[in-house]
Amino acid sequence: MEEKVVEVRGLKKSFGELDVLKGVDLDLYKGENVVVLGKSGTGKSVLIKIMVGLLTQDEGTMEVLGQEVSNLRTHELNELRLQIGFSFQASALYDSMTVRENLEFPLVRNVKNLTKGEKDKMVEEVLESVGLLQAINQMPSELSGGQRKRIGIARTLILKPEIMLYDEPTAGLDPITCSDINNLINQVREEYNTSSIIITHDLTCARDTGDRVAVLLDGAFGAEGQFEDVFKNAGDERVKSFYDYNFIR
Ligand SMILES: Nc1ncnc2c1ncn2[C@@H]1O[C@H](COP(=O)(O)OP(=O)(O)OP(=O)(O)O)[C@@H](O)[C@H]1O
Repeated sequence: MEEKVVEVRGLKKSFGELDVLKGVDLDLYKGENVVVLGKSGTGKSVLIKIMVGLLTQDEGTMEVLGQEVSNLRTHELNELRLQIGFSFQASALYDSMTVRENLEFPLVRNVKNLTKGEKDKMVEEVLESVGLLQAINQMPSELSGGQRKRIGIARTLILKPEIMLYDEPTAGLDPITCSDINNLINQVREEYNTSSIIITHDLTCARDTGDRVAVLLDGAFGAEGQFEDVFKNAGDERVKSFYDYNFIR
């Protein structure tokens, strides 16, 4: 039996009159990449925020690593968040710090009693994983958008999370760099045995990284499965148009 790391059932969330999530079900298994697609404003970020306890659902359950997130006390939530690496859309590096200092930052905040040697080793290892060891002493402003994205992913990975959440990992990048990032997402899964949720509008990214894709339509997942099955045999016009209006590389 495969181990489930996330189980979402009947999740509902409204803001006043606006019903955003109307009964979302989702499973994520150990070592799996699931891509969440959906038009702007369909509630992808709201779903992720409930997953990390930044918002609370109105109804339904959100179990992450066997725990109902909405029941957790603050210190339990903080523990859980250490298991979840959140790679933001803007890679959110500190511009005034070198790459090394950016990567040390989560270690200093979250791991006690590390020696300088241990810190150096962890920073170097993770930079090696994302192929940017040579950038260790550079400032973020000296790096390309794709390189900054890699460093952002490295900074998330340094705490060795169980689950990775990628928010639009390829947004604003050229097609070749997108392809590099897609490869990196797959490589991270192999190397770190992470389970990932990848939020994207980029269908090439969805095809190349997703074991499964799930399309959020009108507050619930309207189509779910392997990329080819979801899009090539789409019965739902909304899913079909999502494909037709995207340029697939
Ligand atoms: N804290 C909040 N208070 C009120 N409304 C909110 C809040 N958070 C999100 N919403 C609303 O919920 C809806 C879904 O927002 P969300 O950010 O999840 O969309 P999204 O699918 O992630 O969009 P995008 O692809 O553009 O990032 C939007 O209409 C948004 O205005």
